[in-house]
Amino acid sequence: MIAVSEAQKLIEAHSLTLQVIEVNLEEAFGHYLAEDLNAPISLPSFRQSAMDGYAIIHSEAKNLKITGQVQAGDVQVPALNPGEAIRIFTGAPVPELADTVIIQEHTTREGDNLILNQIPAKNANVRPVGEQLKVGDLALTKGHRINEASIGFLAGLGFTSVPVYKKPRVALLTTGNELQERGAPLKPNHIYESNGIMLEMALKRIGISQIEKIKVPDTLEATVKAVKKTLEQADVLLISGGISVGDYDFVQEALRENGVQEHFYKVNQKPGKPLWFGTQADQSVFGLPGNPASSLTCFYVYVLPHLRLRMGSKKPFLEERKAILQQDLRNPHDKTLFLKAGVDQNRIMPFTGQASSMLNTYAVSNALLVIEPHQTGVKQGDTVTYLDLNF
Ligand SMILES: Nc1nc2c(c(=O)[nH]1)N[C@H]1C(S)=C(S)[C@@H](COP(=O)(O)OP(=O)(O)OC[C@H]3O[C@@H](n4cnc5c(N)ncnc54)[C@H](O)[C@@H]3O)O[C@H]1N2
Ligand code: MOO
Repeated sequence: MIAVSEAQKLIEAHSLTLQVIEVNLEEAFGHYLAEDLNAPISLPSFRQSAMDGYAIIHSEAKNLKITGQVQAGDVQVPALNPGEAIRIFTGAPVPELADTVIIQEHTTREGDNLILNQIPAKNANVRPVGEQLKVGDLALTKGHRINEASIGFLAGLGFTSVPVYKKPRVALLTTGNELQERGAPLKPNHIYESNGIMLEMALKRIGISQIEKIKVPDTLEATVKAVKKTLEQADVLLISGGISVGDYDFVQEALRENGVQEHFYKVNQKPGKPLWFGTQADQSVFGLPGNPASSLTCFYVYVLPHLRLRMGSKKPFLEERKAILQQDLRNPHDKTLFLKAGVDQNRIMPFTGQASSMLNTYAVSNALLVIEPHQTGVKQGDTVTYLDLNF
């Protein structure tokens, strides 16, 4: 049995990034950049008016004659001479000699005469070339996760495609004869299968959509076959259940028979002790404990960072934060505890109902309270560490 920190180190050591591909901007969402991107143009690329008003020469800011107008998108820009003003609109190119735009609310127009009721600061409302970014500047760095703001930014720079790391294809195997699909009354002594859809949604939340779901009955033959088949396709295998020591837990043996190399089995934690991790060439396999809360905790603490690393993330682990504990806690068994908890402001309260079979408390948790093995007794009012589940 290894410590949580050792298990996380082993995960990091075996999380090679996937292939680099060039994707259209539309498909880049949720991917991590595989290279630094430099700006191919300046933003803005011409001097731009930030407001609707009049372009003027600041040193000439007195009553002026309006001699023309310029609109956003105009290719021809009227010339401005001393003593003159040009009617201008937001986004329009600022005439060459103009250095300032006075907003129309601060003027009175009488025919072609413009009366300035307030004098703006010099350079007011003129966006200089490269104000946001100059051509050649670093726009986004390798490892950046592309979100809607990044897509908008890159589109504004004229990018049509970007180099990113591939996202993993994941196979999700659920083992267990007791598992029943939803949609029919529960058969005697069966349970509705829930880890499959839960892990599928957790994968989708981090941007992974190529997910193959397979149900595996509790026989060695079926487990060996399912592992073999999914290893032909997937980059990452997640297997739920069947990883413990019971007579019908065949996952370890099936992985061994398929030549998957074990990096660790069993972590000194609760829940999720019987976690298995291994690789075969550049494919990785997690044997997740079947208890639903154990499965999800192992996902957050190990699988999610592994997948993020493979996708090119530089900050793969869930954020660790601090909060003030609202009750006393005991941890007598020298284990790391991950407790389902609610954080409000900087106060954290673990929920009643921590068993690894229970999702009722997980469903309303926004934090995983982390109690280290040496923290045998933690007191109300102590500052504690938690993992932020709002990611
Ligand atoms: N003698 C021992 N028994 C067990 C130990 C141990 O150290 N010695 N460890 C316990 C711990 S801790 C855990 S966690 C579980 C892990 O067991 P498995 O990974 O083999 O999982 P299963 O036995 O298949 O299932 C456990 C539990 O979870 C339910 N389950 C399984 N899959 C699903 C699913 N897809 N959706 C919903 N629920 C699922 C299953 O019905 C069982 O109740 O082992 C302990 N035993
Ligand atoms: O470690 Mo198990 O995951 O506690 O129930």
